[in-house]
Amino acid sequence: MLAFNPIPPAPLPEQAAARTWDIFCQVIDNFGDIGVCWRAAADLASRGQRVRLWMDDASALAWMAPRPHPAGLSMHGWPTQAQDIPQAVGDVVIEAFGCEIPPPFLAAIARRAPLWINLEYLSAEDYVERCHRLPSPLMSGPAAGLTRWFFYPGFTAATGGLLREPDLAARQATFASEGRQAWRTRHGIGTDDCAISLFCYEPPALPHWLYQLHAAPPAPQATHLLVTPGRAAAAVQQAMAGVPAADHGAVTRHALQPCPQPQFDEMLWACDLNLVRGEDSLIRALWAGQPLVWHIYPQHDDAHHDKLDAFLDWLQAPASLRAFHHAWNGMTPASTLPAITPALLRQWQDCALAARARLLQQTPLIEQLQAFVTEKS
Ligand SMILES: Cc1cn([C@H]2C[C@H](O)[C@@H](COP(=O)(O)OP(=O)(O)O[C@H]3O[C@@H](C)[C@H](O)[C@@H](O)[C@H]3O)O2)c(=O)[nH]c1=O
Repeated sequence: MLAFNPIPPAPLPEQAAARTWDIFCQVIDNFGDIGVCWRAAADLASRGQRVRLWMDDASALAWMAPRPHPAGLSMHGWPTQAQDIPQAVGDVVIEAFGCEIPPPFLAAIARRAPLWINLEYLSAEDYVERCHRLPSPLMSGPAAGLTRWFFYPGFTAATGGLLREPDLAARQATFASEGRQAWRTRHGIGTDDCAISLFCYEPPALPHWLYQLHAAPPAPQATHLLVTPGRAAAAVQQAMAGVPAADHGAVTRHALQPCPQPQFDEMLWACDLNLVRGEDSLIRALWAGQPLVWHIYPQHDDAHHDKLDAFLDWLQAPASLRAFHHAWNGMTPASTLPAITPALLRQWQDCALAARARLLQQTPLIEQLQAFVTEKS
């Protein structure tokens, strides 16, 4: 199938001053809030920082967080009571995705006046460059008089960049040379087979796509669909009703178990096409350098349509990849989905590799955060 191109190893960044970081995470739904916060916290800890992760729902970390947890990272419940507040608030406070820090902690923040950062959602839209690093003075409430800074992850040099751990390139290179083939063999996937991972919500075009995939599988050899647990698995189960029983054997379906983030990453590195969703798995699919399709988190006012198009523009997606995204995300009829073929996947991989090469020019998010803290402290 397609050649796997690992990211070249990057030099480790210089160790920055050790600070204490309080990161706040409220889980709205799904796994992205906690997934991004955990990766950020673990990345900081691996760079010698002390991190306290405050969460209103840590349940997903039972399967998502690798063991042992990194030294320097501690996990805490949502601090709503005075006795929950640590003696000293950290040097840096990060509220993820505009979450609301409970009043007793706000009062402690007001006394300590740490550097206070609101880490925002990822988008390729223009406003990100405009709003990145803007101050927002607080006019009322327990922390009135303090300033909160907006920090936007993003795809261009004028944004905060993306999460990319210092050891990611080395892990990927090792997996490419020693682990990928074994991973596929373990899952019954041959070298020339086509392996497609599926992590999605309920894509409107899923029934049509499954019908199409089973009617005309892309590989000269076998095709495998690796379905993640939860919403993707439920959606597939329902949509398979539309696939004629005689075609069911054309694609081998694998029901994956929930796994820790590093193993999730390896799954993306092992596949020939990754259908991902949300925020964190999109970034991981970009680092994987394999063809990818994004099921964007749907918003009621369809604001995600512009967000998707901004991403496709940045990606310099070829027409077939744009058409697939638009149908996959319900912006055009399912019947406009291009059929997946080996030639199409080669084209999409060229696009993915070029995008990854551009991203590798960026300074990673955590390094940018550390530089920002040094600058403002
Ligand atoms: C299936 C699976 C996922 N994961 C992890 C990878 C990611 O860190 C996380 C999934 O997060 P995402 O890819 O962002 O998709 P998501 O849909 O779960 O999260 C979304 O939540 C919404 C509330 C936000 O508004 C969205 O922007 C997005 O973050 O789960 C594993 O570690 N192992 C697994 O087996």
